[in-house]
Amino acid sequence: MEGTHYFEDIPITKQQVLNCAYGSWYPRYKKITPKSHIISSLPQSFIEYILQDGIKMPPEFFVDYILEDASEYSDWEQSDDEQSVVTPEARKHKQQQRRSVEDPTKNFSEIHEQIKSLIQKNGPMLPKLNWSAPKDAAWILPNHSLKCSSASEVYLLLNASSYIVHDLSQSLDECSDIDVANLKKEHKGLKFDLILKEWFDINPAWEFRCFVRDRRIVAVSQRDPNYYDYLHKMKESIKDKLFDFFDIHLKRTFQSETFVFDVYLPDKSEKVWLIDINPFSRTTDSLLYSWHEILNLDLSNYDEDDFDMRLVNEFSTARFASKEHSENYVPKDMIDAAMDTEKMIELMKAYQQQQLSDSSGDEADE
Ligand SMILES: Nc1ncnc2c1ncn2[C@@H]1O[C@H](COP(=O)(O)OP(=O)(O)OP(=O)(O)O)[C@@H](O)[C@H]1O
Repeated sequence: MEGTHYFEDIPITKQQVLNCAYGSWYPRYKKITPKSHIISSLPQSFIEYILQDGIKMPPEFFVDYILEDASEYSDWEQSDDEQSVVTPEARKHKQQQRRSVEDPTKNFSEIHEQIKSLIQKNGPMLPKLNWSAPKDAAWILPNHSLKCSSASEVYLLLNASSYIVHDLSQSLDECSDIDVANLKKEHKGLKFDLILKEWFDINPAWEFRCFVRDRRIVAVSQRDPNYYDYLHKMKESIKDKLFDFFDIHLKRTFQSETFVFDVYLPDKSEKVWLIDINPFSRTTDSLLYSWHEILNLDLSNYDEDDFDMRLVNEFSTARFASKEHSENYVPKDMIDAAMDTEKMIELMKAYQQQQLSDSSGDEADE
């Protein structure tokens, strides 16, 4: 029936997902990627800390944040039997002693020191795990961004993000070559890395997501949901830059034939930066397209070096559909679904699959 969408499978293998892990491709593409530091093979103690309920912070967090703020109030926390005025320094010391008893970093002290020293030497960092950055948790930092100037800020973001939990516990869920019954075991065998990307100020207008199928760019979408009129005037030259970048650096060298990559084109510069590589699957946001559209693009009218490209239009509803960090208020897939029938079908199907795997998991546990 015309206008009816059907849910198409996008088969993806475990190896394709692993190829997109930051630590797997960064060494090869170091020269075209903004400088990053990789803390490999995180110990179980660190992963448990990130996955635990609640957020337990190291002692320096209380000194740097809470007591700095509170020091303006000289009678703060003074008990009835403490009649003398406690100096801020004495209070800091006392509080530090109290907190150190339950320092959550004691089980991964080496990594804690590594994070602190990397930030001290190289400045603020954006943290992420193998596949995801904690974009949904930006609200938790005072600057409402992913810019971390201390190890405590890294922990706050990682602990508060459900994208990070997804990386740690569901990253292989879409793999067509893993039996549902083996998923838990496969996950247990994964190794996780902490990626610290040196922070630089990005102009979001110049971020693009490129969808590659069988070693050919099929579609490109603007990443930021806002309208920028100047992008429309430069569309052809942007396409040329993206094609050249892909052709020179990724087309023949990336381990998978089908994948999604994100780039940044700094203003007035010829340089194109690789920001990330993602699996070609529904776990990756299809932005201004639906996955159905990407899978069914007719490229017969395009030259080999040409592809479809979408920018946000002046009156596009996309900016409302994916308001920045809207995932903090309502799950993003629900917002997408409310704006797009095909995404609604994808969402229902995903919920159905989730229910199925939950119930088969329950059965296996019994
Ligand atoms: N080094 C950096 N400095 C500052 N901002 C950055 C840096 N790297 C990435 N960003 C910003 O953070 C955003 C998310 O980064 P990244 O693509 O690595 O995370 P992600 O979780 O994989 O995102 P997605 O889920 O959309 O694929 C980028 O769109 C970019 O705006």
